[in-house]
Amino acid sequence: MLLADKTVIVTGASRGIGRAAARECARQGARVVIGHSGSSQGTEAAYSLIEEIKAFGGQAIEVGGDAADPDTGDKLVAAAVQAFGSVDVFVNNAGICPFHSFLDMPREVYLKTINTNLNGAYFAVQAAANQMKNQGRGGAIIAVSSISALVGGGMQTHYTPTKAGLHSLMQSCAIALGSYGIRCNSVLPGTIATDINKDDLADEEKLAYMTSRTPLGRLGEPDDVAGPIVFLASDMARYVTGASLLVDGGLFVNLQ
Ligand SMILES: NC(=O)C1=CN([C@@H]2O[C@H](COP(=O)(O)OP(=O)(O)OC[C@H]3O[C@@H](n4cnc5c(N)ncnc54)[C@H](OP(=O)(O)O)[C@@H]3O)[C@@H](O)[C@H]2O)C=CC1
Ligand SMILES: C[C@H](O)[C@@H]1OC(=O)[C@H](O)[C@@H]1O
Repeated sequence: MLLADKTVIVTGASRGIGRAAARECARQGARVVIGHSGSSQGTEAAYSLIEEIKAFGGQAIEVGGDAADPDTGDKLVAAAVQAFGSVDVFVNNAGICPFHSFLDMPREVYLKTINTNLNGAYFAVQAAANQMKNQGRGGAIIAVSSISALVGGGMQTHYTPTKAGLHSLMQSCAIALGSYGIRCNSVLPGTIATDINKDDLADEEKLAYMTSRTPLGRLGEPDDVAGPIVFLASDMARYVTGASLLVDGGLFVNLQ
């Protein structure tokens, strides 16, 4: 098992990519902290994941808290230490993408997106890194960034900067934290079918277009991203830091 004896925190783990990542981490032997928004739906989904994990003999707890709140990272770390005694891996995954045009972008939509996806993440990564530093045995931090860190989206002008920001944060943190043995990397998913893009991809033309642009011939599934996250979290990636891994079925390189 790739993550035996490690404690892994995954934010936004009640659904989608985070849920698949948390489940796979548990399958690989990790004790898992399932972060979610704290809404009743999020809480219910988190408890159902705990049951799934327990069913195969794994261990997990859930912690609700708004990813936009700078204190949520401290809360996740404190819960991990209380329940499991350590934090070895932190996966910053929680995020939102309310599609909206640029010229009439409401300030509250812009600010909520930046605060949820990037500002809260900064302090959560800081909280996890301080815990890892105090433990004195290194660790791994993984940001779920996006292909959108590298390319734009006309309805995502508030979102793509957050993904570029996370990508850049991991590069800088790799330098800031390398001397503590803390590795920092990002995964860059392409289009993965989850709740975040359910409405956007309900448009059959858009769905067909995104699928046709993907050399592997299909959209991604949350489980497609879980493996690369586990790899970066594990000691198999012990000399990998400051890296970013596209997980996009070839979408990014498909010019013609
Ligand atoms: N799907 C895709 O195509 C791609 C997604 N990504 C990124 O992957 C990450 C996960 O997205 P995905 O799985 O698709 O999305 P989902 O909508 O399926 O899941 C989002 C998760 O984030 C949590 N979340 C949302 N808002 C908050 C908040 N304010 N505070 C705490 N938790 C919150 C949700 O918790 P709750 O259940 O409590 O609401 C849920 O667990 C995002 O960062 C996204 O940008 C990157 C590239 C492509
Ligand atoms: C939500 C979008 O479908 C998704 O988010 C990303 O980061 C990808 O680039 C897709 O656009």
